[in-house]
Formats: sequence, structure tokens, C-alpha cells
Amino acid sequence: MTTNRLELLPAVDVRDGQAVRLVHGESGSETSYGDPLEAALAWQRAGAEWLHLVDLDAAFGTGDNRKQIAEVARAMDIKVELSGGIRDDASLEAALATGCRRVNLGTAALEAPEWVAKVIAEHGDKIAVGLDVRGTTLRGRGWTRDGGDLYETLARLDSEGCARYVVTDIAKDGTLKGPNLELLRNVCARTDRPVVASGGVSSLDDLRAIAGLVPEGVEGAIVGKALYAKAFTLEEALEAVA
Ligand SMILES: O=C(O)c1ccccc1NCC(=O)[C@H](O)[C@H](O)COP(=O)(O)O
Repeated sequence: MTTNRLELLPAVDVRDGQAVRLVHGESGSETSYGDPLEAALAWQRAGAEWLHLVDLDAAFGTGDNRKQIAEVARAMDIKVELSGGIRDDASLEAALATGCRRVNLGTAALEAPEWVAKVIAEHGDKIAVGLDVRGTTLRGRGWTRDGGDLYETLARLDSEGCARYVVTDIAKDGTLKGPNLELLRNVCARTDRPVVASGGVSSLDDLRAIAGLVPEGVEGAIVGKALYAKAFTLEEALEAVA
């Protein structure tokens, strides 16, 4: 259900066992921020209600951090959204077995639509779909391959009962250039399902601007780089959207 207050989801993206930030989601653009569990616990201590936890190696197909991701998810008292490389029954079962509140499917929604329709029917709002776009073209396989038109896919997923979308403008992700508010507005105009905004948040004003879209259907915002770069604290962010 969409609430009036914007939910904040601090991000922990894991590559080769480390919490990292990427620029435009590109493999090789990593800045490392140390132990993922320490980062996740820090966001929890700061008052986060959600953690956005990404296995980047699984997303890129360069291995996985499944064991470590499960340890982080299990150590959290807060809700966890898990993303990265969840593409079949085995990876979905492993993800759900961590006790996470929901998972984000990305590539699978583009390449395995029948399987995605099946797991949406089985798991309801435990399944969200990540709509990761350049312009209005979706990208899969760790954002490296084109995967069709945003709005056609959105209409298909809506008709299959998808509960929620995580919308990322790849051109903004990890850049601190501000969110793509127009994209968020356009997606909200095409679906009545809640939307989680991702990518580009740089300031408290960006968060306030996203919060201004709550009446249009934006439910939450993922924040990565800005927190790691100390543009503001999570406590300040939570206060800004309270
Ligand atoms: O989420 C994924 O599956 C993923 C796959 C490949 C590259 C990046 C991926 N996620 C990145 C994120 O979810 C970021 O943490 C999030 O967009 C935050 O962005 P920012 O605030 O701009 O650092």
C-alpha cells in the first residue's frame, strides 16, 4: 500500500565481497566502502526501515556473493529488498530463504516473462520488478543488454499482477546528478502500482522532490552514493521526508 511518507532504502551493493558504488552501474567503475555487513548495520542503527541489498556479481554474471548476502540479510532487524541475479527457481528460493521482505527481478522480467508471471502469481508482493532504463529502453544482464520498451513491459507486468516497480535511470545512477523526476512521473502515470525511485539522489532537496511525487504513486527512494559520499546523513534524510 502506498503511504504518505516516502520510504527510504539505503543501498548496499556487494561486489567481490565488498560494499561498492558504481557509476552508471558499469562494471569496473567501483569505489569500495568496506564490509557490507558493517555498512548495513550502520544504516540500521541510523534508523533505516529498509535495506536495498544488491549482489552485483550475480547481476553481472561474474560469480555471486550469495553466502555473504544471506548473512547480511539475516543479521538485519529491518526489512530487506534483495536484488541481483534472481533469474530462476533456485536463485529465487535462495533469495527468499534469507528472510528478505521482497526481491527485485530485473533480467528475468525481460528474458523469462512466463517464469516471472508464474512467480508473481505464487509470491505476490514479495516480488518487485526493477525497470532499469536508458531513455525508455530497458536494460538487463547487469544493465549491459537492451531488453525492450519500458512502457510495453510495464503494461504486460501490470496485467500479470506485478505488485511494485523499482525504477532506475541508469544515466543517473551513482552520479549524484539528481533523480529523473520526469521518468518517475511518466511511470506513475502508466501504472497504479507503487514505484520505488532509484539512482542519482544527491541532496536532501532531491529527496524532498521525490517525496513530492508520493501522491502520484512513488512509495520509496533508494539512496546509495549520496550516503557513502556523506552528502547528508541517513538521519537527516529521514527527517527531511518525515
Ligand atoms: O540492482 C541491480 O540489480 C543492479 C544491477 C547492475 C548494476 C547496478 C544495480 N543496482 C544499483 C542500485 O540499486 C543502486 O544501489 C541504486 O540505484 C542507488 O543509486 P545511487 O543513489 O545513484 O548510488
